[in-house]
Amino acid sequence: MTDPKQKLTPAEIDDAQLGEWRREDETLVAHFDTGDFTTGLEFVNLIGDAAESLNHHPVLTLTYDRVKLRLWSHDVGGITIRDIELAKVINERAVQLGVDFAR
Ligand SMILES: C[C@H](O)[C@H](O)[C@H]1CNC2=NC(N)=NC(=O)C2=N1
Repeated sequence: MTDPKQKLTPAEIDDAQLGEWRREDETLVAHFDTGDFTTGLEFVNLIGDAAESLNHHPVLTLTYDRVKLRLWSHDVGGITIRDIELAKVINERAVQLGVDFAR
């Protein structure tokens, strides 16, 4: 079991196969094209539910056609398995809504 307080290496993060999430400094960033504000709001609410159940929260920006997300483990100042797990759930919710990564 991976230590939830252990920062992951770039290779470990890349091996997680998160799609178009990218490392930016010590955070994970992804932009999703929601197409419209209502879908974005629905997506944000699904993400919020996941964050609350995992007790691990993203920084997110909701605009009329995009949801932009930044994940990191605040307590260790970097990317841990907790961020990978949340990113995977976010990807699942995106599929559920038919939302894709922004090009
Ligand atoms: C007290 C509470 O469990 C902590 O503050 C949680 C809340 N959500 C969190 N979210 C993130 N991204 N990192 C944290 O370290 C974190 N800690």
